[in-house]
Amino acid sequence: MATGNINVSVENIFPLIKKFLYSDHEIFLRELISNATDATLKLKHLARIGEANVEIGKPIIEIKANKEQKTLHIIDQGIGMTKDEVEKYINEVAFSGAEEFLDKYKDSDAKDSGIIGHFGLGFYSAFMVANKVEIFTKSWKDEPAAHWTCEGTTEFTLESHDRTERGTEIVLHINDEDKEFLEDNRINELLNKYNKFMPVPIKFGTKEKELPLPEDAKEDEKPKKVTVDHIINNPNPAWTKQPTDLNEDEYNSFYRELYPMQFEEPLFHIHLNVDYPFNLTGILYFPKLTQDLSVQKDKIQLYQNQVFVTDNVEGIVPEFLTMLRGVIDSPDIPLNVSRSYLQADGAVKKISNYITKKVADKLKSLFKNNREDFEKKWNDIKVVIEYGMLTDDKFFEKAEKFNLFPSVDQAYYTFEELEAKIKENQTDKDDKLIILYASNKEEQHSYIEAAKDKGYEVMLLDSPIVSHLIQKIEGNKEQKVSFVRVDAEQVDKLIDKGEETTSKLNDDEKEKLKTAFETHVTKEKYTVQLEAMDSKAAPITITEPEFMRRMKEMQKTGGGGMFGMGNMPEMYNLVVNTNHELMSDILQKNEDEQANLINQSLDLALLSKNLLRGEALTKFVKRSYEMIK
Ligand SMILES: Nc1ncnc2c1ncn2[C@@H]1O[C@H](COP(=O)(O)OP(=O)(O)OP(=O)(O)O)[C@@H](O)[C@H]1O
Repeated sequence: MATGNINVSVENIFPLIKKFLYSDHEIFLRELISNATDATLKLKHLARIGEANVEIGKPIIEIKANKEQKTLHIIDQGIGMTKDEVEKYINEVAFSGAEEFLDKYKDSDAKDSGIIGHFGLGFYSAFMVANKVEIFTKSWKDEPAAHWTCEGTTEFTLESHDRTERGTEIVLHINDEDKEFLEDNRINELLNKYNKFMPVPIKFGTKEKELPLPEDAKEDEKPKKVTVDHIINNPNPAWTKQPTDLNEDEYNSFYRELYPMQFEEPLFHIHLNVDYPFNLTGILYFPKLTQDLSVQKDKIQLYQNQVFVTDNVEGIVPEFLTMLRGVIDSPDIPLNVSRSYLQADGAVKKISNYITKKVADKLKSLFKNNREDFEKKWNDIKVVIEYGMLTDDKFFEKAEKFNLFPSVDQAYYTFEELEAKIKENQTDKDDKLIILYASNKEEQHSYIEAAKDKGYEVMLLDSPIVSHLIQKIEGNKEQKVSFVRVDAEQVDKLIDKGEETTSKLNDDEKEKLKTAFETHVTKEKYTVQLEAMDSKAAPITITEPEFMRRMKEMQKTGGGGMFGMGNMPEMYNLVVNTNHELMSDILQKNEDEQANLINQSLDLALLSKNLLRGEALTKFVKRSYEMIK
């Protein structure tokens, strides 16, 4: 057996970095600005703990592009490096000065200083877009400046330099194929995407600013303009502040800062803030959601120490909450790993659970403290809550206390309240609580009215995933509760209390009536069903059994349902009220007249279910005119 060391040759590393380390070339700027930020924060930290006796002033980071020279410059006023430090931190690939710093100053809470680096690789991402990189750097220590040059090979030069100002300037000689990164527009775009909320001010060019008019200004006096630094970032974004220091307007204006193209105000926000067992801050906003959930471009943004990382929060935020907006900032989310690993990571799971809990708590307190307002917002937030209940059992448990069932008359009930209200009148012969609902007030109007006439409460459940949710609630209540849509049965059977109404027709008449109906309606579409109902109830009702319809709906909205149900043709029950006087009439007519009456009453039933369209509707109108002329 042979053992030995695998030889990793440094020459192989550059091509690897260029190709694979970061799939996105554009992140080089984020990496270099992160280093410049770290350098600034480190110096601030050293000054704060009295180790560096220097005048800090108001350090900024500057980005400059020189199109003629094809160079991009990242300039900071931070800690800088001595020649020895360049040797150590830059020449040793994968040695992180940031990690070393955090370790060295761990007793002075350096981890709270917001330092970003970890891996000691970020700097080399510069070679993804540059064929030559130079570093001009002067440490805060009393040592000469250094100048490092490297052309993307393992060779470098390092010499002293006469630079006197503290800090570092990185100069990238941009490749021809990457010259987009010298364009103002492209640089602005990158800064805006990755660095908009970084903690040190970042200057890119200058801008004109109007000065306020003096108090004694003449009426037509124009304000004076001055040229000022164009600072592209807000170094103190709302999520880094304490909730007690922010008012509603400030939360809303931060929302607009995050999503400048979003004109609608958010419904409410949730401020996240934990430091144990993981670090996480952020603000989530509940937006007004449209029914169409697929159009969702403004997403939750994920930051690490105020550096934008991604707006793909899948795995970190529970799926049902990805419909929210806002930011999450956590240095504890391992991002250089694959998404599937992420989902299995213990810390990430805890983060996801924490977010779910915070959202549930916030909803509960909104419900408790201002129920009226909560009810007003219900229509806009219900999809998130319902989706959450459907996909997350822990959330289901909590949300049962504030999940609302609105009635068609705009009364809102929690499950518990609804149960108490309807128990007496809406329990069937098997002791099951029947919750009646409609999904569309207009289309199911006649059915709703019929149910209300019986003193039943009808809920309005109209969100796209409601069939999945009621299925889950029924299961959760061990089938002691059933949701039944108002058009699932004729009204007397909606809640079967075991009461029988005697039929005015004898068996022979019933048989005749059934045959008459079956001759005149399409068999494939309707199953004729004779029922002895109240004589004042509708003569004909078209119903669609709850189970079939629900399975079909569930399959349409994905998951659940029963295989193949979605493709089944529409099938309805045609419920004929044998006690209605129209039926005795029909029996007395000849065949032609029977056909007329049956078709007319079938069309009326279809009409009241909003199912009469096209040719059938034209025929109906014609026939009706014939009858009244
Ligand atoms: N602008 C700078 N000023 C001072 N030191 C710097 C600067 N840029 C880089 N360094 C030093 O070089 C080291 C290596 O940088 P690099 O970006 O490769 O890694 P990192 O920032 O530690 O980690 P990461 O790979 O996560 O970015 C840094 O830790 C820091 O000590």
